[in-house]
Amino acid sequence: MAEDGEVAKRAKLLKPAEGQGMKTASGLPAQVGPSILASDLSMLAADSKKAMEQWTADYLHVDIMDGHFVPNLTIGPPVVKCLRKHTTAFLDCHLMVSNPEHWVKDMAAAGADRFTFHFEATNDADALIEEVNKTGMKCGMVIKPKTPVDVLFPYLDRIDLVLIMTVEPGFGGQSFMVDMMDKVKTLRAKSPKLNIEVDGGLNLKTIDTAAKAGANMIVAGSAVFKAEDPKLVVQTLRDKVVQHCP
Ligand SMILES: O=C(CO)[C@H](O)[C@H](O)COP(=O)(O)O
Ligand SMILES: [Fe+2]
Repeated sequence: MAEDGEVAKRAKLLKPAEGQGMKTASGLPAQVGPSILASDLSMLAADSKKAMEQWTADYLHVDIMDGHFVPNLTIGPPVVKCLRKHTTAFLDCHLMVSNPEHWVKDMAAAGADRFTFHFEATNDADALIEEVNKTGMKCGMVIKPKTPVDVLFPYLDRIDLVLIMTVEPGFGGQSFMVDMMDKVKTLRAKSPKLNIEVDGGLNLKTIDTAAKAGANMIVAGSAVFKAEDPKLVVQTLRDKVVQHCP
Protein backbone atom coordinates (compact mmCIF):
# COMPACT_ATOMS: atom_id res chain seq x y z
CA MET A 1 0.00 0.00 0.00
CA ALA A 2 1.20 3.53 -0.70
CA GLU A 3 2.27 5.25 2.51
CA ASP A 4 0.25 8.29 3.59
CA GLY A 5 1.52 11.47 2.03
CA GLU A 6 3.76 9.66 -0.42
CA VAL A 7 2.10 11.23 -3.47
CA ALA A 8 2.33 14.72 -1.97
CA LYS A 9 6.00 14.16 -1.09
CA ARG A 10 6.80 13.14 -4.66
CA ALA A 11 4.90 16.12 -6.05
CA LYS A 12 7.10 18.45 -3.98
CA LEU A 13 10.26 16.77 -5.28
CA LEU A 14 9.18 17.30 -8.87
CA LYS A 15 10.49 20.69 -9.93
CA PRO A 16 8.22 22.22 -12.58
CA ALA A 17 9.87 22.50 -15.98
CA GLU A 18 9.04 25.12 -18.57
CA GLY A 19 5.30 25.16 -19.28
CA GLN A 20 4.37 22.73 -16.52
CA GLY A 21 1.69 23.95 -14.10
CA MET A 22 -0.42 25.73 -16.73
CA LYS A 23 -4.17 26.12 -16.27
CA THR A 24 -7.29 26.38 -18.42
CA ALA A 25 -9.58 29.44 -18.35
CA SER A 26 -11.62 27.85 -15.57
CA GLY A 27 -8.57 26.94 -13.49
CA LEU A 28 -8.24 23.26 -14.38
CA PRO A 29 -4.76 21.83 -14.94
CA ALA A 30 -3.81 21.91 -18.64
CA GLN A 31 -1.66 18.81 -18.90
CA VAL A 32 -0.02 16.51 -21.40
CA GLY A 33 0.93 12.94 -20.51
CA PRO A 34 3.03 10.99 -22.99
CA SER A 35 1.91 7.36 -23.23
CA ILE A 36 5.00 5.29 -22.49
CA LEU A 37 3.53 2.50 -24.62
CA ALA A 38 5.04 4.38 -27.56
CA SER A 39 8.49 4.64 -25.95
CA ASP A 40 11.35 2.19 -26.37
CA LEU A 41 10.26 -0.04 -23.49
CA SER A 42 13.79 -1.42 -23.13
CA MET A 43 14.84 2.16 -22.27
CA LEU A 44 11.83 3.01 -20.14
CA ALA A 45 13.65 4.89 -17.37
CA ALA A 46 15.67 7.00 -19.80
CA ASP A 47 12.70 7.74 -22.05
CA SER A 48 10.57 8.71 -19.05
CA LYS A 49 13.26 11.06 -17.77
CA LYS A 50 13.54 12.65 -21.21
CA ALA A 51 9.76 13.08 -21.45
CA MET A 52 9.54 14.81 -18.08
CA GLU A 53 12.73 16.84 -18.01
CA GLN A 54 13.51 17.69 -21.63
CA TRP A 55 10.09 17.59 -23.24
CA THR A 56 8.36 19.21 -20.22
CA ALA A 57 5.56 16.62 -19.95
CA ASP A 58 3.21 17.00 -16.99
CA TYR A 59 2.83 13.31 -16.18
CA LEU A 60 3.40 9.84 -17.63
CA HIS A 61 0.52 7.72 -18.93
CA VAL A 62 1.09 4.02 -18.24
CA ASP A 63 -0.99 1.50 -20.21
CA ILE A 64 -1.55 -1.74 -18.33
CA MET A 65 -3.03 -4.41 -20.65
CA ASP A 66 -3.72 -8.02 -19.67
CA GLY A 67 -4.31 -9.76 -23.03
CA HIS A 68 -7.87 -10.52 -21.88
CA PHE A 69 -9.80 -7.27 -21.50
CA VAL A 70 -7.94 -6.08 -24.60
CA PRO A 71 -6.09 -8.11 -27.25
CA ASN A 72 -2.63 -6.89 -26.23
CA LEU A 73 -0.27 -7.54 -23.33
CA THR A 74 1.98 -4.84 -21.92
CA ILE A 75 3.26 -4.31 -18.40
CA GLY A 76 2.03 -4.59 -14.82
CA PRO A 77 2.92 -3.71 -11.23
CA PRO A 78 6.52 -5.11 -11.32
CA VAL A 79 7.48 -2.72 -14.12
CA VAL A 80 5.65 0.20 -12.50
CA LYS A 81 7.61 -0.54 -9.32
CA CYS A 82 10.93 -0.42 -11.22
CA LEU A 83 9.95 2.77 -13.06
CA ARG A 84 9.02 4.39 -9.74
CA LYS A 85 12.64 4.09 -8.62
CA HIS A 86 13.77 6.20 -11.57
CA THR A 87 11.25 9.02 -11.66
CA THR A 88 9.25 11.30 -9.42
CA ALA A 89 6.73 11.82 -12.26
CA PHE A 90 3.03 11.39 -11.61
CA LEU A 91 2.21 7.89 -12.92
CA ASP A 92 -1.26 7.93 -14.50
CA CYS A 93 -2.10 4.25 -14.87
CA HIS A 94 -4.76 3.15 -17.36
CA LEU A 95 -5.87 -0.35 -16.39
CA MET A 96 -7.11 -2.25 -19.43
CA VAL A 97 -7.63 -5.42 -17.44
CA SER A 98 -10.42 -7.76 -16.44
CA ASN A 99 -11.00 -7.80 -12.66
CA PRO A 100 -9.32 -4.46 -11.95
CA GLU A 101 -10.17 -5.07 -8.24
CA HIS A 102 -7.41 -7.63 -8.19
CA TRP A 103 -4.69 -5.07 -8.95
CA VAL A 104 -5.48 -2.19 -6.59
CA LYS A 105 -3.11 -3.16 -3.77
CA ASP A 106 -0.25 -4.16 -6.07
CA MET A 107 -0.51 -0.98 -8.10
CA ALA A 108 -0.56 1.15 -4.95
CA ALA A 109 2.45 -0.69 -3.55
CA ALA A 110 4.26 -0.27 -6.88
CA GLY A 111 3.88 3.52 -6.60
CA ALA A 112 1.07 4.29 -9.06
CA ASP A 113 -0.42 7.75 -8.53
CA ARG A 114 -3.72 7.30 -10.35
CA PHE A 115 -5.63 4.07 -10.94
CA THR A 116 -8.03 4.50 -13.85
CA PHE A 117 -10.27 1.49 -14.41
CA HIS A 118 -12.70 0.61 -17.17
CA PHE A 119 -16.38 0.83 -16.27
CA GLU A 120 -16.93 -2.21 -18.53
CA ALA A 121 -14.47 -4.34 -16.52
CA THR A 122 -16.18 -4.28 -13.14
CA ASN A 123 -19.52 -5.28 -11.64
CA ASP A 124 -19.11 -3.05 -8.62
CA ALA A 125 -17.69 0.35 -9.48
CA ASP A 126 -18.82 1.80 -6.13
CA ALA A 127 -16.73 -0.68 -4.14
CA LEU A 128 -13.75 -0.30 -6.45
CA ILE A 129 -13.75 3.51 -6.15
CA GLU A 130 -13.81 3.19 -2.38
CA GLU A 131 -10.98 0.67 -2.43
CA VAL A 132 -8.80 2.81 -4.71
CA ASN A 133 -9.44 5.99 -2.72
CA LYS A 134 -8.48 4.17 0.49
CA THR A 135 -5.00 3.41 -0.82
CA GLY A 136 -4.13 7.09 -1.37
CA MET A 137 -4.04 6.70 -5.17
CA LYS A 138 -6.31 8.99 -7.14
CA CYS A 139 -9.18 7.18 -8.85
CA GLY A 140 -10.15 7.56 -12.51
CA MET A 141 -12.84 5.90 -14.60
CA VAL A 142 -12.66 5.23 -18.32
CA ILE A 143 -15.14 4.14 -20.99
CA LYS A 144 -14.63 2.45 -24.33
CA PRO A 145 -15.98 4.12 -27.49
CA LYS A 146 -19.21 2.08 -27.56
CA THR A 147 -20.12 2.83 -23.91
CA PRO A 148 -22.46 5.79 -23.37
CA VAL A 149 -21.18 8.56 -21.13
CA ASP A 150 -24.18 8.66 -18.80
CA VAL A 151 -23.11 5.39 -17.13
CA LEU A 152 -20.47 7.50 -15.36
CA PHE A 153 -22.84 10.11 -13.92
CA PRO A 154 -23.44 8.34 -10.58
CA TYR A 155 -19.70 8.30 -9.79
CA LEU A 156 -18.46 11.77 -10.76
CA ASP A 157 -18.35 13.22 -7.25
CA ARG A 158 -16.08 10.44 -5.98
CA ILE A 159 -13.47 10.26 -8.72
CA ASP A 160 -10.58 12.46 -9.76
CA LEU A 161 -10.82 12.05 -13.52
CA VAL A 162 -12.84 10.62 -16.39
CA LEU A 163 -10.97 9.23 -19.36
CA ILE A 164 -12.85 9.18 -22.65
CA MET A 165 -11.25 6.70 -25.04
CA THR A 166 -10.92 8.14 -28.53
CA VAL A 167 -9.81 4.79 -30.00
CA GLU A 168 -10.70 1.19 -29.18
CA PRO A 169 -8.35 0.36 -26.29
CA GLY A 170 -5.50 -2.06 -26.98
CA PHE A 171 -3.02 -0.42 -29.30
CA GLY A 172 -1.20 2.84 -29.88
CA GLY A 173 -1.05 4.57 -33.25
CA GLN A 174 -4.76 4.42 -34.13
CA SER A 175 -6.91 7.22 -35.57
CA PHE A 176 -8.79 9.65 -33.34
CA MET A 177 -12.56 9.06 -33.21
CA VAL A 178 -14.05 12.52 -33.51
CA ASP A 179 -17.55 11.28 -32.64
CA MET A 180 -16.36 10.75 -29.04
CA MET A 181 -16.32 14.53 -28.61
CA ASP A 182 -20.05 14.59 -27.83
CA LYS A 183 -19.24 12.63 -24.66
CA VAL A 184 -16.58 15.16 -23.68
CA LYS A 185 -18.96 18.07 -24.31
CA THR A 186 -21.72 16.44 -22.26
CA LEU A 187 -19.37 15.80 -19.35
CA ARG A 188 -17.84 19.26 -19.47
CA ALA A 189 -21.29 20.88 -19.41
CA LYS A 190 -22.31 18.71 -16.47
CA SER A 191 -19.05 19.02 -14.48
CA PRO A 192 -17.07 22.19 -15.19
CA LYS A 193 -14.41 21.25 -12.60
CA LEU A 194 -13.92 17.61 -13.58
CA ASN A 195 -10.61 16.43 -15.05
CA ILE A 196 -11.46 15.06 -18.49
CA GLU A 197 -8.69 13.12 -20.19
CA VAL A 198 -8.70 11.88 -23.78
CA ASP A 199 -6.57 9.00 -25.04
CA GLY A 200 -5.95 7.70 -28.54
CA GLY A 201 -4.93 9.46 -31.74
CA LEU A 202 -4.24 12.83 -30.10
CA ASN A 203 -1.83 14.91 -32.15
CA LEU A 204 -1.36 18.40 -33.58
CA LYS A 205 -4.26 17.84 -35.99
CA THR A 206 -6.81 16.55 -33.48
CA ILE A 207 -5.96 18.61 -30.40
CA ASP A 208 -8.11 21.66 -31.24
CA THR A 209 -11.25 19.53 -31.49
CA ALA A 210 -10.53 17.76 -28.19
CA ALA A 211 -9.63 20.93 -26.30
CA LYS A 212 -12.65 22.87 -27.62
CA ALA A 213 -14.92 20.00 -26.54
CA GLY A 214 -13.56 20.36 -22.99
CA ALA A 215 -10.66 17.94 -22.52
CA ASN A 216 -8.00 19.34 -20.17
CA MET A 217 -5.70 16.31 -19.95
CA ILE A 218 -4.18 14.96 -23.12
CA VAL A 219 -2.57 11.55 -23.54
CA ALA A 220 -0.33 11.32 -26.58
CA GLY A 221 1.84 8.35 -27.47
CA SER A 222 2.93 8.24 -31.12
CA ALA A 223 2.53 12.00 -31.59
CA VAL A 224 5.18 12.64 -28.93
CA PHE A 225 7.57 9.67 -29.10
CA LYS A 226 7.72 9.60 -32.89
CA ALA A 227 8.03 13.36 -33.32
CA GLU A 228 11.11 15.10 -34.68
CA ASP A 229 10.70 17.67 -31.91
CA PRO A 230 8.82 16.04 -29.02
CA LYS A 231 9.19 19.09 -26.76
CA LEU A 232 7.47 21.28 -29.34
CA VAL A 233 4.63 18.76 -29.61
CA VAL A 234 4.15 18.59 -25.82
CA GLN A 235 4.18 22.36 -25.50
CA THR A 236 1.86 22.92 -28.46
CA LEU A 237 -0.67 20.35 -27.22
CA ARG A 238 -0.67 22.03 -23.78
CA ASP A 239 -0.93 25.54 -25.25
CA LYS A 240 -3.96 24.44 -27.28
CA VAL A 241 -5.66 23.20 -24.10
CA VAL A 242 -4.99 26.56 -22.42
CA GLN A 243 -6.27 28.37 -25.50
CA HIS A 244 -9.42 26.34 -26.18
CA CYS A 245 -10.60 24.36 -23.15
CA PRO A 246 -13.55 26.24 -21.63
O1 LIG B 1 -4.64 3.39 -24.07
C1 LIG B 1 -4.04 3.40 -25.12
C2 LIG B 1 -4.37 2.37 -26.16
O2 LIG B 1 -5.31 1.51 -25.67
C3 LIG B 1 -2.91 4.38 -25.37
O3 LIG B 1 -2.75 5.18 -24.23
C4 LIG B 1 -3.12 5.21 -26.61
O4 LIG B 1 -3.42 4.47 -27.71
C5 LIG B 1 -1.97 6.17 -26.88
O5 LIG B 1 -1.36 5.99 -28.09
P1 LIG B 1 -1.49 6.97 -29.37
O6 LIG B 1 -1.37 8.38 -28.86
O7 LIG B 1 -0.37 6.55 -30.24
O8 LIG B 1 -2.85 6.74 -29.96
FE1 LIG C 1 -4.13 4.62 -22.38
